[in-house]
Amino acid sequence: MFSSKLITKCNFSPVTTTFTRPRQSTFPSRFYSQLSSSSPSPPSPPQKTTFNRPPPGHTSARAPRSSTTSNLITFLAASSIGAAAYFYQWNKYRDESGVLSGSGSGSGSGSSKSKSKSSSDNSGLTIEKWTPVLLKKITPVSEHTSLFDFQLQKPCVFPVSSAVYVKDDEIQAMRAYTPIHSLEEEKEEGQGIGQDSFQLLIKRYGEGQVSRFVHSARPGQKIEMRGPILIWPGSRSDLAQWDEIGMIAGGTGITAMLPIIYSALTHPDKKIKVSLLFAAQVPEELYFKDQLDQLQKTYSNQLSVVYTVDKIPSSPTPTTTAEEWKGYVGYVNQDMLKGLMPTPNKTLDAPAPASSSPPENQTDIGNGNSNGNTTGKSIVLICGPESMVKHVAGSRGINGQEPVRGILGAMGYQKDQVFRFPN
Ligand SMILES: Cc1cc2nc3c(=O)[nH]c(=O)nc-3n(C[C@H](O)[C@H](O)[C@H](O)COP(=O)(O)OP(=O)(O)OC[C@H]3O[C@@H](n4cnc5c(N)ncnc54)[C@H](O)[C@@H]3O)c2cc1C
Repeated sequence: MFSSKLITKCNFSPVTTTFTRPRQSTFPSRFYSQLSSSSPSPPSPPQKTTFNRPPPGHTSARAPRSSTTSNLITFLAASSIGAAAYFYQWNKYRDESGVLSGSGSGSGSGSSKSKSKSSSDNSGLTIEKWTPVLLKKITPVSEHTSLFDFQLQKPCVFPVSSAVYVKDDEIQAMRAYTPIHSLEEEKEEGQGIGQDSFQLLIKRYGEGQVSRFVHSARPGQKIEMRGPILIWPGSRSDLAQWDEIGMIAGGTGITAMLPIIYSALTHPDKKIKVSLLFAAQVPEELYFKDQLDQLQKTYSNQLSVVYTVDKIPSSPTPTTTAEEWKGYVGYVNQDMLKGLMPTPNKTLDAPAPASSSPPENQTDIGNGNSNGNTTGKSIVLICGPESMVKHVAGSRGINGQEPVRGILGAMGYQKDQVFRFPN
């Protein structure tokens, strides 16, 4: 698990114009207008560039270098169109929200953050062009996942719910990753702080092009990035419209939830309740669990976190044994969600099955009624691997506006109460 200092440096952001997590996804742009009429317009949906995948069975650390001319042309065209579209949206958001990239001194050293909030000078990282960013440090956190520390030449502001694009230059493939935010910075200044260093938590996929590329990089190397890009309008003013936010995160999907959790818990105007079901394959992949447990203690009236894992490995040397594990074991199901998530807005025709008690040592903070749910305005956010998102809420579908299906659909949630992050 992470030590607390691992997340004390950054602010972060999500993604852009031409890619996605593993599989194709579509961005629910209409949802933005439902969130708040005063919310910034959404950026273009993140989509994934699909170039030459490695053949099945290919396991080398680097992706094959087999890009074609047509791939390159497609990539350049998609990048230009996407960047132009996003740049417009970003400027609009920046102007409306007052979030500005720091002008910074360009020191390029240390991990200090600039508190410049007044300059529109566009920082060490921009959406307009690829910028080589120095990889400073790699910290393994589980078998397949590491935390990567990057150093910018000038500070940049990473809004809540934003991402950056990372490019493997040789094969012209890029993917979105979510910079890690820190509670301290959210508490201190909301999202107005520029910072010249940040971290990405990246899981390496056996056949994954960009994740293998980043995992094969070494400190001192520069990696091209672009961003930040808004994924969901989770700024403090946006968050104020919710009384309760439910979250279902899978694996590295927690990176998108963390800044929203921090921002909601430290909101200056209201006490927003947050409930999180965090699912992972094994306990070691419940990233930031220590911080989440600590947050639960500090904000016991606002935050409730429940964990589930696919399995507790019995060998070779699991860090958590079955006897020690206090969470659920198994895929996300209704029993885990009932009493934890906000109540569905729409009443079911037939009553849902009764929920079981939460596992030992997991808190039910009693969010309002006897089910632990509130009746205030609420939303449920889902971020994780596509298979998990589909299982929990059905696929996002075109424009992300597909009706809610899966477990949440069976529980009576409607699409205006559910947001599926692109993956
Ligand atoms: C907004 C956003 C934020 C994100 N934030 C993060 C984050 O913080 N951390 C993080 O780790 N990820 C994050 N992602 C996911 C990330 O963008 C990538 O999708 C992910 O790293 C996989 O990319 P890849 O190029 O390595 O894999 P891809 O090449 O896209 O492959 C994806 C999957 O398909 C499999 N595959 C590839 N080729 C084949 C083949 N020929 N046969 C069979 N299987 C194959 C791979 O093994 C892998 O499982 C985010 C995504 C989005 C949209």
